[in-house]
Amino acid sequence: MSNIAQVIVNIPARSIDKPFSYLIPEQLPAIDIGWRVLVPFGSRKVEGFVISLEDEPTDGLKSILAVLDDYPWFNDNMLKTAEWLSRYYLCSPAEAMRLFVPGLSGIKSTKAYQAAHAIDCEQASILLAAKPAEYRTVLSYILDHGPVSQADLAKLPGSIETILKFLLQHKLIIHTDTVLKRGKASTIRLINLTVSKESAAQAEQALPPSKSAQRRLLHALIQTGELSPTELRNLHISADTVRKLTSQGLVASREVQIFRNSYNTIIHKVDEITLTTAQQQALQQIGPVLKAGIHKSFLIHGVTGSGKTQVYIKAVAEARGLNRQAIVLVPEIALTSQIVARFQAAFGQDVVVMHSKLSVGERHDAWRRLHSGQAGIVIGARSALFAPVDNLGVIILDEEHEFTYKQEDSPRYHARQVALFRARIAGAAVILGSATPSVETYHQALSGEHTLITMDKRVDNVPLPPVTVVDMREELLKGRRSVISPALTEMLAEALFRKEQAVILLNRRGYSTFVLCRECGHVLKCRHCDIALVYHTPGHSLRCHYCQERHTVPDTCPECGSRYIRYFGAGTQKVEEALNALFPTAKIIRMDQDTTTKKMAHDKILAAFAAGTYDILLGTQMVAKGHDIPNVTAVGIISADTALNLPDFRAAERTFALLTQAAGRAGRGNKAGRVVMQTYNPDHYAIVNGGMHNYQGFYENEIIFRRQLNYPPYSNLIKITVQAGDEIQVHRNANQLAAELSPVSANAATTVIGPFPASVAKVKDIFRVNILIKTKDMAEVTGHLANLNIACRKDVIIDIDPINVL
Ligand SMILES: Nc1ncnc2c1ncn2[C@@H]1O[C@H](COP(=O)(O)OP(=O)(O)OP(=O)(O)O)[C@@H](O)[C@H]1O
Ligand SMILES: [Zn+2]
Repeated sequence: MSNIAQVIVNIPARSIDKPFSYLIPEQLPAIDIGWRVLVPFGSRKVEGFVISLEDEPTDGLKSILAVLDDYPWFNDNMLKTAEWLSRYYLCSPAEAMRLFVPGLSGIKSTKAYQAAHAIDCEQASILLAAKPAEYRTVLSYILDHGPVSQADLAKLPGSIETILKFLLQHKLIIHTDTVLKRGKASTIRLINLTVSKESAAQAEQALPPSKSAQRRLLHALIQTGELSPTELRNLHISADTVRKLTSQGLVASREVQIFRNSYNTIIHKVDEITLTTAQQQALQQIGPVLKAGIHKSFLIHGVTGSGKTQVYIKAVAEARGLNRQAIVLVPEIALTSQIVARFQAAFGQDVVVMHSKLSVGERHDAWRRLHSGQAGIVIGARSALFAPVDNLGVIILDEEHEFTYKQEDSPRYHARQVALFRARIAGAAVILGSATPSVETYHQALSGEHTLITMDKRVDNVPLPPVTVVDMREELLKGRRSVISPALTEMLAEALFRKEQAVILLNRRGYSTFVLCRECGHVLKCRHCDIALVYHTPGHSLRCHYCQERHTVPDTCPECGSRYIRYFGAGTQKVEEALNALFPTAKIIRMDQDTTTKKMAHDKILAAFAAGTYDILLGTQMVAKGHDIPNVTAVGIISADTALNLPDFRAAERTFALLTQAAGRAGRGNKAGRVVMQTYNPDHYAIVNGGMHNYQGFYENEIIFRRQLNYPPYSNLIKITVQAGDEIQVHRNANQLAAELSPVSANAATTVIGPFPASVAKVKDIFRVNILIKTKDMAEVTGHLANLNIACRKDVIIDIDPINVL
């Protein structure tokens, strides 16, 4: 019998990357690999994950204190995925494993104080005699109340910090941890009969009329079989009545778990729809793979409105029919309630929705429903990937090109990569879907890594909307300075006249995107960040979009004192103003980060717009995501170029995807759609092909550029960011690190670029310098990086396969 457990302690410190050995106490025999336990760690009690068992001499080892669940939290698939994650993304094992725990930690521990075990009261009173009375008050409070938190003690008079320090120093009190398990299952007691209905009826008859409550309870139980606490309350039956009948052996209770169900959307039943030929063909390829239970990945490249969601639903139904579970990932749950609603309509209670607004308790309940097999489908943003499913059949990534699939904190994983790994070891299928697949994924599909499924027509052969490209340089030559061109105005006027709806995209929030002194050219920048301030109309203020600090608008230029301060670059607020001026009777709603800070704000705006409460939906990229609103016939893109000129190798890809997705919102129902796209770069291939919904055309241009410059998919990237509060120091550290990387660049398959300042060189007073590694030999490079121990450094960020290289 093994008596030692190797435990990963759930502390996100990157320097702790090894398991610790703990003794398994005799009274906890069930502990095995995958269990969550409570262990002592230093002076604290922390959550730990058992990763292996051993037999070893037990001298001096501390014991596991408790188990946190009554089953192993991690199955083999979850353990292997965590291990791979930590290796591939160079994060600590704890950082990888805690992704699988709702809220990242299964316990909540607070510091507390309690009386020392061997406190000598006489000696204490001598010690405290010379001290103010508050000292004695605090000590007796602790003596009376047992472990108390500092927050509790703060209510007492006196300078509590000083008093506690004194009491600790003289060993009158000690520190402890009080540990609470998070997300405890909620249970209720149901009351039922222990005898047959006939005997219960006889007993009811035999009771004297004075015992009316007991008679009522028996009567109700004969009729319904079982009563919940709420029903008992409604019948005015007290606990005492229940106890009396229990003692007579007539009724008993049982405890059942209840699940907090927080995604209380109304479930609409859908009519069975006939699949289109393209949908059928897609499923003919996916079905056999699910049946065979083998791992295979698919890329569904389907134009906007081709009916990809229906393919996902049928594939999930197929997996469920085989009793296997499904994980469905969407880029942002707040923006995708339509797809959630479609899944709920199709599968009802079998669906668990992971919403970022769920409490930790609700997340635990969701996890338990999946673990216990009460639900078989989880739908959510990237964190749903870590659901405890035992019998994985399929993972779906809708809009697989979206950058929100990449986590931007450690561990900086990409959901697509993790999904492919998890599915491979589970023998499950992966379905990636998009109208604008990422260049990497499409390249992989062409080279046979994923089976490519093309759906090149909209449902019912509805045509894709024609796009009019407006050259804003010509507009300027004609003396037109408005943010809204005549072509766009005309399209909007027509749509409004026909009582149809319009979507307007401008991917910049605020009113003016920068403020400049006409006299000396000085651009107003944030004090803490190396970035231009954005002018916002509410409150007439300048805001930093990086640190959120607000500044008042100066009357004169801080550099030269001139009064010629002018505003440039239009944001959504300015466009809203222009639209209001053009169409005073139209009802316009703006959706951007500034209007969606409240809970469910996205949902509310989209639902109101879909219901026809508004005529025009205006906003940032949020308005371009998978919405399917049949009455939207006009889409206007104010500036197609916002992302195009960024010095990022994905600028064209970002631009093309955003334009195509936005254009794809128009004309999805039985009314024809139209799109107007305003640009200063009408000849750029991202814009030309975006205007024709032509993914292949875009891809063929883009892939040449990627090959020439050896960017992904022809290489892998690793971005290393060095940070420091001091500008000279940060460069010194970065140069030193670059020197340490010399063994990495020795390989001909690898190039090290930099160090160079990040494009926003300072954020919140921290300077950032990047080193970029391009390699065809990822394993070798990450091996070196692991040896150099860079991942442990607090001032260094390693980003494997970065989405943002700036
Ligand atoms: N077989 C079908 N018969 C009739 N209508 C269908 C069928 N399949 C899908 N639809 C409808 O077609 C519309 C478009 O489908 P869906 O939203 O799945 O497209 P999509 O491919 O996900 O598009 P996008 O990439 O733009 O999000 C929806 O309103 C959907 O209800
Ligand atoms: Zn700032």
